[in-house]
Amino acid sequence: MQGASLTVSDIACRRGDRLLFRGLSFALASGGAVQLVGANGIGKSSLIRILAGLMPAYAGSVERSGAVALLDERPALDPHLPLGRALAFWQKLDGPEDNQAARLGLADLIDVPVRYLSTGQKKRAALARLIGQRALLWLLDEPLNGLDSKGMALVEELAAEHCHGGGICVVASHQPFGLAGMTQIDLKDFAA
Ligand SMILES: Nc1ncnc2c1ncn2[C@@H]1O[C@H](COP(=O)(O)OP(=O)(O)OP(=O)(O)O)[C@@H](O)[C@H]1O
Repeated sequence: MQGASLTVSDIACRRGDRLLFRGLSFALASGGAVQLVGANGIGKSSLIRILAGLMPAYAGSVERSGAVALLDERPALDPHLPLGRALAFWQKLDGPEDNQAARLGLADLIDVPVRYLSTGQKKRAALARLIGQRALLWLLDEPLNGLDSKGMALVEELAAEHCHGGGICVVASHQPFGLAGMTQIDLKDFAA
């Protein structure tokens, strides 16, 4: 993978009538990673949504090079379909690349309707979809939530592989996230 970049210039975020943060700038190149930290409600998920292009920044600009893949608490998998078919739906759009479902421990679950999956299993399924997207920019909102310790270690491993392959990771997490070279941004430093 070549050419991933994410440049955030002097952005502010407003939700409703509240300015959450302002004056935030950072830049990531291919292989770069940053962890967003800060108290509940400070604006981590809002920032992830701005970076994903799902909502505009109140001020400033975001420039991206490379496709974006977003992982949050809403897996875009049809709850009524068996997991295998729900993932296959996306593979038709994303391409036939290996989504690493077996590595994610999903091999025995392909006949189980998505709505019956446990919290951690749903997170693993969402990760399979994320990997299948082959996007350069990974935006991960609380990617460790709901996972057991092996699952958490696997997410860190996948993120390291992604960066090693030239991708970028932005991780919003309350939990420590082990990734070599990852910097941290505490949104309280930019609170409005
Ligand atoms: N659609 C909305 N309209 C108005 N306010 C909103 C909206 N969505 C979120 N907010 C508010 O924006 C603030 C930031 O929310 P956000 O989810 O970005 O925080 P967070 O740092 O990710 O929190 P947490 O650590 O709890 O996940 C909160 O006060 C929230 O109530």
